[in-house]
Amino acid sequence: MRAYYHDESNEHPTARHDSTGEYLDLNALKEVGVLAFVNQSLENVDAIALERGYVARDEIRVSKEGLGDGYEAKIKAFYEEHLHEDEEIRYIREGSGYFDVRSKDDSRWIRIHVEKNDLIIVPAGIYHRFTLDSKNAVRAVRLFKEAPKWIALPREPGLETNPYRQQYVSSISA
Ligand SMILES: CSCCC(=O)C(=O)O
Ligand SMILES: [Fe+2]
Repeated sequence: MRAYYHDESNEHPTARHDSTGEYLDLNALKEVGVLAFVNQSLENVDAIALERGYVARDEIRVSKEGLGDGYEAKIKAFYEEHLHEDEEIRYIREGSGYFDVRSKDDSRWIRIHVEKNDLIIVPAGIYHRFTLDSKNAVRAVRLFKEAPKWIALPREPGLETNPYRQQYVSSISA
């Protein structure tokens, strides 16, 4: 893992952008709210997950093969500056990529190059973006503080109509 001030040059987003020569340590990342754990074993990540209450996980493959037709749109969306209302927890299993987070005074980007076995926790409410590096592929475990909402809800006995339809599926005519 390597963190440094993004040089804001016009090179392609997936270029390194590390010409400033200023590198940041893990404490500097902590100052902007980002927790970074370098080269962690899966057992260590499990222990961190237990301690921090991450109860669910899935995996994402950000590559042309992994995302197929959705690749361009996903890469574009990841690179749009955004924030989440929950922590963004990613454990890199293969490949590498760049997480850019805003500096404390919001004046510039801090680029964090993550590689295999690095764990990064971008807190809720922090503007960030992600892009691949020149290797164009990353496989990451995504960990969550609550189980994703796609848990199947069996029909409750005796329910004549679907009480969820109106609430969840506005596109279908009533
Ligand atoms: C390697 S995960 C890519 C970034 C991401 O998941 C996000 O910004 O939500
Ligand atoms: Fe994100």
